[in-house]
Amino acid sequence: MTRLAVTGAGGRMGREVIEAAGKREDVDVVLAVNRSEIDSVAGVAVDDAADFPTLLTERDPDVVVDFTGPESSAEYVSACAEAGVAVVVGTTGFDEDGEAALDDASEQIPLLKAANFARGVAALRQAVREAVGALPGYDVELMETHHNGKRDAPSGTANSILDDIEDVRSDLTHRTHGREGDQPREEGEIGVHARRAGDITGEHEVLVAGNHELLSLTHRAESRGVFAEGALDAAVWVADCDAGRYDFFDVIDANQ
Ligand SMILES: NC(=O)C1=CN([C@@H]2O[C@H](COP(=O)(O)OP(=O)(O)OC[C@H]3O[C@@H](n4cnc5c(N)ncnc54)[C@H](OP(=O)(O)O)[C@@H]3O)[C@@H](O)[C@H]2O)C=CC1
Ligand SMILES: O=C(O)C1=N[C@H](C(=O)O)C[C@H](O)C1
Repeated sequence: MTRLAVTGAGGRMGREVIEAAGKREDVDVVLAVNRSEIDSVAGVAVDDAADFPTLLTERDPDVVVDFTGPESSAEYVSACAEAGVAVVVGTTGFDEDGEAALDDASEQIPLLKAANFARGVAALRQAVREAVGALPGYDVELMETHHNGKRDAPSGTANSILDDIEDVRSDLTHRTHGREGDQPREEGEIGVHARRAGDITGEHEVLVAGNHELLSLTHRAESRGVFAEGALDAAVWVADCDAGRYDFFDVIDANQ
């Protein structure tokens, strides 16, 4: 049984993780914290986030699951490093300094970060690599669509896919975020489009077009449950790892 702590317990993902954990036999939520005061989520008592470092020592979880914001996530990760507790980071929107802080922490604890815990997105990323590699010279555009409460744009998943595309296609050198006015497509650009509306869970589409044809690869998350289950699989897996930095592909590889 993996003993879990959940940060951002009152957030969209924090709630989903606690609810999903309650239905599994392999995890037990021993600590949940939130910045704003809330009593409980799915029967799990929620403590004040300000007490997190002390509660980490008292409740002794094996692993922390964090879906919050980049600043708070960096603080939670630093407390985990101090206490020697593994962490799964699902939070997106880190800047370079934030990423460097995660790298530093991973020298002391196992740290697994992924912008998307859906297995379908892992498959999409592999398919995109193959498609853009097989179609040299074709134009590539990415579009992502999320709920109206999402803060960061483009999404963390979109940025990972863009990194994959640039890795395979060295001729694609810059990202153009939206277009307006007299702005024809340039050599070497990847168009990037972010839409925010309603309560859409998350969609990512990559278009590859040229030579009188168009290939479209799309992933659509139908519920946040898919992210929660993937994050819990990651938590169970990383709890037994040595200090270091891991991603969701490591979990998928280990389960194959
Ligand atoms: N990797 C993946 O598969 C997925 C990643 N995400 C990412 O997870 C993150 C959270 O998303 P979501 O759950 O929708 O967001 P919400 O806004 O619904 O929840 C955010 C949570 O973080 C807490 N929080 C925010 N800022 C702070 C802070 N400075 N200090 C302490 N707590 C803070 C909030 O507490 P309070 O309510 O008190 O402000 C809240 O509990 C985002 O970065 C999102 O992109 C989302 C889905 C899937
Ligand atoms: O904020 C969200 O909701 C999501 N965020 C992640 C991201 O930024 O890629 C993953 C998913 O698309 C949902």
